[in-house]
Amino acid sequence: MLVISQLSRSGLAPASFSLDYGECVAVRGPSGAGKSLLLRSIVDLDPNSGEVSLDGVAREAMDGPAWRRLVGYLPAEPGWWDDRVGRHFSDWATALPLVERLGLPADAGDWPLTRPSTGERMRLALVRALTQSPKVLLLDEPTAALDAASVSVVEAMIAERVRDGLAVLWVTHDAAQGERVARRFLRVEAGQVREEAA
Ligand SMILES: Nc1ncnc2c1ncn2[C@@H]1O[C@H](COP(=O)(O)OP(=O)(O)OP(=O)(O)O)[C@@H](O)[C@H]1O
Repeated sequence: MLVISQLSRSGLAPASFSLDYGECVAVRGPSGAGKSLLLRSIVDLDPNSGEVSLDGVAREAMDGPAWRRLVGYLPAEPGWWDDRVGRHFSDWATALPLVERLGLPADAGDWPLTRPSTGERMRLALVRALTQSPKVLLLDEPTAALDAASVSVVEAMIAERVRDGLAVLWVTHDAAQGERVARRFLRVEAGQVREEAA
């Protein structure tokens, strides 16, 4: 279980909630409310205060890379650092079934990074996040740039992982998507995070 206690940073009031394994919680709220700040604070990308623990182990007990292997994060604009798509994956062969299920060709690993479209980058970044086998996955509008067919595949893929025990926080502006993917909801408004009824 991921437990967050009084987590805060500039732009985010102290937030406390927990997330169980096998649970997907939708995070909703207006643009600029602090949803991305919340996710970034959980993965410890910016200075923040408060307590975050996984299975009773404090985040501070491990180094940043170890924490981010357990708590994966798919930003709204994923970062890339090499000139070929495949070099961003520790093992392209492991990624391939997910890549193909998401409608990308097997040779996408050889693509220069200048080639993938916004939606293709998002799907590739999702595969990268999933193949790292996190225990918790934080998704920031993962389907914003995708067509309806790809949205369905992503939702199905995440639902399978959740059934297998993955814990997910899913930021979405799409009310219908929130209802499809989650039973529990967090609302972020002006930096305040609270539980919200469905
Ligand atoms: N590093 C920063 N320092 C100060 N303020 C920031 C920083 N990063 C973002 N902000 C501000 O904090 C507020 C919340 O930003 P955030 O990106 O979390 O919004 P959001 O809820 O994810 O919005 P959207 O739905 O548009 O993605 C915004 O007003 C933003 O300008």
